Amino acid sequence: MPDPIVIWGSGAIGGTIGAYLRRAGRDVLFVDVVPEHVRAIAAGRLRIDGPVDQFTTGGPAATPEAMTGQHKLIILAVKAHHTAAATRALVPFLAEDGAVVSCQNGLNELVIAEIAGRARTIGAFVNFGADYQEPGRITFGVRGAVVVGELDGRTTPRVRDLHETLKLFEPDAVLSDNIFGYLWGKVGYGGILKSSALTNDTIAEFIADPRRRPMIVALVQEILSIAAAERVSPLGFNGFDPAAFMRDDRAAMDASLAALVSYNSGTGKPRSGIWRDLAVRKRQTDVTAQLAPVQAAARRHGIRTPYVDRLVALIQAVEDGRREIGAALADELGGLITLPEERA
Ligand SMILES: NC(=O)C1=CN([C@@H]2O[C@H](COP(=O)(O)OP(=O)(O)OC[C@H]3O[C@@H](n4cnc5c(N)ncnc54)[C@H](OP(=O)(O)O)[C@@H]3O)[C@@H](O)[C@H]2O)C=CC1
Ligand SMILES: CC(C)(CO)C(=O)C(=O)O
Repeated sequence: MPDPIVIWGSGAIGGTIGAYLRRAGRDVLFVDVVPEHVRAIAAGRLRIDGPVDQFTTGGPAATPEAMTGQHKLIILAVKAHHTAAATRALVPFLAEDGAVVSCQNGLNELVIAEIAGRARTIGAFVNFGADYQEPGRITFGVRGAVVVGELDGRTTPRVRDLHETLKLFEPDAVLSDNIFGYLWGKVGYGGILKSSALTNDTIAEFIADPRRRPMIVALVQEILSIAAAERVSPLGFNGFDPAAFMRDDRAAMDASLAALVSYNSGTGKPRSGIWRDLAVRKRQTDVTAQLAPVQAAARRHGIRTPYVDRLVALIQAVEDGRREIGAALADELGGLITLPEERA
């Protein structure tokens, strides 16, 4: 039997990618910790719905406990706070010459490389939007950038193969020699997405609101200054233009934000996954886990991160039930006054 592509975490992102690969005739093994979801996929009842596409597929599926074998390619698509545990669980099933590919938000490649080894880690960046609705049903809300690249930027046969494979899902998928540029680009744009989750606004409404503009600019610039200190050149996608923020070019930033409003308008995923975890699924988000390596990098470079720190604290307050989502939270982030302990 051919070695299947293993999707580890078969929710919104993993389930959508896996469904397309399966429909294209590839061998796929779906892995997830939700037994009802695994059963639905194994019974051929993985439904992709929404404005982008509608089809039903399925195939071999297992919980991590039922895994066997050694596999060459494992696509990891769990939330960032589950990355370390999931990577430790998948390593016994990863071939010596295999690779884990992180289709996630954040800098998870750093965590994966620590556990699976740098040579067995390939980077990826995804900006399409999808929502896990219930076992066996995922809404594919909007197409978005998909990029893959080796961590050291080389074009290896395995990353070329992976690029061809991902093109079965996203025909415009990019093979990059600067995957960390895309990942940091998404961390910058992710600052906007995360702060929008403090409110019930759609992403488009939030970005279009002039009251949010100074905060958005300050937060994105704060994040991208850390990327620059890390000697990474952040790259743009789907309307986000990190160079505009890094140059502090007012007209170019306005153009980028207008493009983001346009990209996020009228899609089948109007709000972020973070908002959905807080408001719909009522569960912990992965904001703290996504931003911890960003804060750590800032500390290494002596960069203060008042906006990022306050954003994390506000999201945690909602997670803990101490605060409710609403405009007041975004006002609080936007009205940020540098506290004495945050200075110097
Ligand atoms: N959804 C989106 O539109 C986008 C998401 N992303 C990123 O993609 C990544 C995946 O997000 P998304 O697909 O939305 O998340 P989902 O919660 O929809 O899917 C993740 C799935 O993995 C399961 N899981 C958790 N821990 C493990 C484990 N140890 N082993 C196997 N499965 C596990 C989850 O179960 P359980 O729910 O019980 O935890 C869930 O079913 C995140 O980093 C996210 O930020 C990036 C771009 C867009
Ligand atoms: C909004 C989206 C889908 C990017 O387009 C995203 O990355 C998220 O929900 O976390």
